[in-house]
Amino acid sequence: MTPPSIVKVELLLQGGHHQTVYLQSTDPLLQRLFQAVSAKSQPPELFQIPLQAGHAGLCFSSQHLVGLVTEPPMYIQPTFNPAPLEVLPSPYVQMEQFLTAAEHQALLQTTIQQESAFVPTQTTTDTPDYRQSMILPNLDGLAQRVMERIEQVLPAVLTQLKLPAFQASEIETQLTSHNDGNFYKLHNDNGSPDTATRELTYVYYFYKEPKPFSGGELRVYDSKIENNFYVQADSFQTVDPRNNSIVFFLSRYMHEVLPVTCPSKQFADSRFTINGWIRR
Ligand SMILES: O=C(O)CCC(=O)C(=O)O
Ligand SMILES: [Fe+2]
Repeated sequence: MTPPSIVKVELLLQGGHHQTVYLQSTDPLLQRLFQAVSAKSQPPELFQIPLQAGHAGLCFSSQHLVGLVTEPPMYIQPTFNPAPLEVLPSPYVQMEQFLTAAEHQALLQTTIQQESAFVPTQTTTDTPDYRQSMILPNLDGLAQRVMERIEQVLPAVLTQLKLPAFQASEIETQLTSHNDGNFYKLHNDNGSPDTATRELTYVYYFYKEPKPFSGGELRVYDSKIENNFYVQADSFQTVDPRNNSIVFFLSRYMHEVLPVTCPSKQFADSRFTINGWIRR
């Protein structure tokens, strides 16, 4: 350990005032002064420093300490004292009985007939074990009724989510199936350059009755801002994927699909979705 030495410290105060004091390098006052400069003490700290061998005193608030000039030079690691992170809620809208019973039934039957055309899903990052489900690559008008209904309800959805109206440049759509053990781990839907203009995510759920699977809930996480990025908070909403309902939420929200349990393992008993993204 190096022995303490005398440090010449020039205090730079607001308004252009300055005062020089001499302190031992080990004096806790020196540490407090550096802290006041680097991390603006809350509440403000009052400094009282004896001058002229105690014949005078300098008194100032940490709020008015602008900087320190030291001889020899002394530098400290900046300490950040960030404000507690605020949790931003992630609202969603769920609409029930989105299609008529006949439309729902027709969609389900046509989808089940397409079983052999389904292929395993991939993620944009291709991380293994991140997503397990099947997708129908060619929809061939299958999703048309859902798309028409989305266009009808979109103004009301934006109002409910307290979002300003925007001109949708494109509505993307896909048809997926989740069977026994399938899932989609935590992700957002607009985190890559080619997905960045996705504003709203929608998921329409349809399946056979009585419900042939359990699990498969959609979990939507609240957000907080960390280093200028939206990241997920610890809190979340769990959305029940109710038959013939549709869910809308902001594509930037972190969300996941919890594992599905489908005892029969039959394709026809899957949790089906027509889901996609509305781009601004
Ligand atoms: O199936 C769901 O509930 C959500 C699917 C999803 O998050 C996605 O495909 O990006
Ligand atoms: Fe997603």
